[in-house]
Amino acid sequence: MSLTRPDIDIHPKTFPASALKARTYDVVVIGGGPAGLTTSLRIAQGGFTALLIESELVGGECLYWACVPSKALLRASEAIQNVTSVGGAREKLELLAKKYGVPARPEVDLDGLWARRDMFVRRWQDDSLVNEIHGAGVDTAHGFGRLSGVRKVEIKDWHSGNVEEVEARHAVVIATGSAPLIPQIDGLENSKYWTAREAVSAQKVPEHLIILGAGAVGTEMATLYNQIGSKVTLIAHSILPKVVPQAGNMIQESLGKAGVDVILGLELVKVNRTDAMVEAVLSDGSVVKGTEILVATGRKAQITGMMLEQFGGPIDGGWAKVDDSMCVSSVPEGWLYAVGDLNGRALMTHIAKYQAKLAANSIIAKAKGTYQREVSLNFWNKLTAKPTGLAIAQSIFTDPQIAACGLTPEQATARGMKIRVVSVSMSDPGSMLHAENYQGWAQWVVDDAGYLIGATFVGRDAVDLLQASTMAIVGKMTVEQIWHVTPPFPTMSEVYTTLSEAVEAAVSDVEKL
Ligand SMILES: Cc1cc2nc3c(=O)[nH]c(=O)nc-3n(C[C@H](O)[C@H](O)[C@H](O)COP(=O)(O)OP(=O)(O)OC[C@H]3O[C@@H](n4cnc5c(N)ncnc54)[C@H](O)[C@@H]3O)c2cc1C
Ligand SMILES: NC(=O)c1ccc[n+]([C@@H]2O[C@H](COP(=O)([O-])OP(=O)(O)OC[C@H]3O[C@@H](n4cnc5c(N)ncnc54)[C@H](O)[C@@H]3O)[C@@H](O)[C@H]2O)c1
Repeated sequence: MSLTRPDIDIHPKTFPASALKARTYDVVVIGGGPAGLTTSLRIAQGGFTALLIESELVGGECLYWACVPSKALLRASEAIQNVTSVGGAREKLELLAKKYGVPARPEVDLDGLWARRDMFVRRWQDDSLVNEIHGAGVDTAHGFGRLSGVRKVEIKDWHSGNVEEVEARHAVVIATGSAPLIPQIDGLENSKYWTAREAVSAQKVPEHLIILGAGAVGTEMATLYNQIGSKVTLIAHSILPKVVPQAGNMIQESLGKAGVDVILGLELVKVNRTDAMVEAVLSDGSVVKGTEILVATGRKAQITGMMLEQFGGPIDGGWAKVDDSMCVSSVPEGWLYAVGDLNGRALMTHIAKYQAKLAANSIIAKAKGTYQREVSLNFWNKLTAKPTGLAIAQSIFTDPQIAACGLTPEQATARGMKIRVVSVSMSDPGSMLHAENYQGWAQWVVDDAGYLIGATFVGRDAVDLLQASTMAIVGKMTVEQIWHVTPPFPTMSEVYTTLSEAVEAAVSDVEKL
């Protein structure tokens, strides 16, 4: 991908394919993000040989340009907010602020912030990570991988242009991730727009950042840049449309209160760029003038040039269609797998890793001839994704944070399900002790048989509340069972009691009989 920092070498000359010890491996994996890394490591752990091919840096988008740098950057402001919202700590800071004539709410120190981010992204160098995975028994090659035949892969070296071919005995796994989806807007292409890569690898704070799109990337980056001193304008159709509307509304309100200009309902129709300025022309003729523009309008599968379509896979831009073992079912003989963002099932790192484990286990089980038996004997086999994948969990690191899993009320209703929805504010002792005037909100969706099918938590430090609900959904627990699971006092988990009691109160006397 282009448009990144020129001082970062995204195509290192180390580990060329020409230096590979072998030309045949049990499994060849293309793409070294969380999905490809996890697949190849598990294949090696299972006693099979694996080659991992990476066109840029082993570690992928997640490690260098997405989850890790964004969360490393967002954490500093959260930490300051935590300190300033607790009596005792806050007063001390106020005293020190008076003494030294500095703001009572300390600002993030930018040098420290960039240094923290650079440390977490390993300074955009993958040598140590590659050495670690070599130690775990996985071979690697830097270069662009593409299918060249049945179970065959070509690796093109970025520097020499040389091509090496390798073969897989059992399977080829593609894990090439996703790339930003850039809308066709007059002037945008030549506007030196930022993608998430520029936003998370920045070394200075733009004076005025315009952000297009308010999904997870747009809202997290609006939160971050507002906190570290940019004027931010967020142009979107709606705020976080994939979560429940109440959560989106809370983020819209908090961004507005923090000083972010949120513009909803207008289209960006034209972008004019000069050296210092970027002008965003909106559909009502109004103009927003900024210094950078970040495009955060979604992702598309990264399969250009992979030759996937030659083998019966999807065409460019489409997501790879896979079965529940992540096998590209349209390809005869089941030798091709697609894991992670590329299959579009859910674009998140934990899901990429889950899918990678399923794919690797399936390849090994098929090679050993045990796949069919394991799948038919044990529903909880580790070879196929479960329907409880409905409980896919996501945490969004806005302020307040949002954590959600399962179905929203709208999704459940659209499926024709009869549901009960309870919403509560998080005002129990645990939350109040966590921070003064803690503002939190939680919602459960329960089906007509009493099973928990959806959960959302919104609040500061709320992301870690989710996992218990995810487990309850996957484990098919009823709200009656959950009622008996008492959270320790005083913790933020007490919201589980509040939710249980809200369900209890909502059930009519007739239903109780
Ligand atoms: C700003 C941002 C923040 C995010 N934050 C979170 C978060 O907090 N939590 C979360 O769960 N998810 C988050 N995500 C999503 C997460 O980054 C992805 O879901 C995850 O990276 C997917 O992993 P993957 O292995 O499928 O793909 P990737 O991480 O994209 O890795 C794919 C790799 O394949 C390589 N590749 C591509 N084509 C070829 C080829 N032909 N040959 C060889 N190599 C190739 C690429 O160079 C890349 O290294 C975030 C995304 C963004 C953009
Ligand atoms: N914390 C996390 O887990 C996290 C953080 C960031 C990203 N991610 C993942 O990365 C993926 C990509 O995130 P994203 O935010 O780029 O995509 P997204 O699909 O979540 O959001 C993009 C938003 O842009 C809007 N949009 C599209 N075209 C537009 C236009 N022309 N004008 C205005 N708005 C427009 C869409 O309606 C959508 O709401 C997501 O699927 C998410 O799962 C996860």
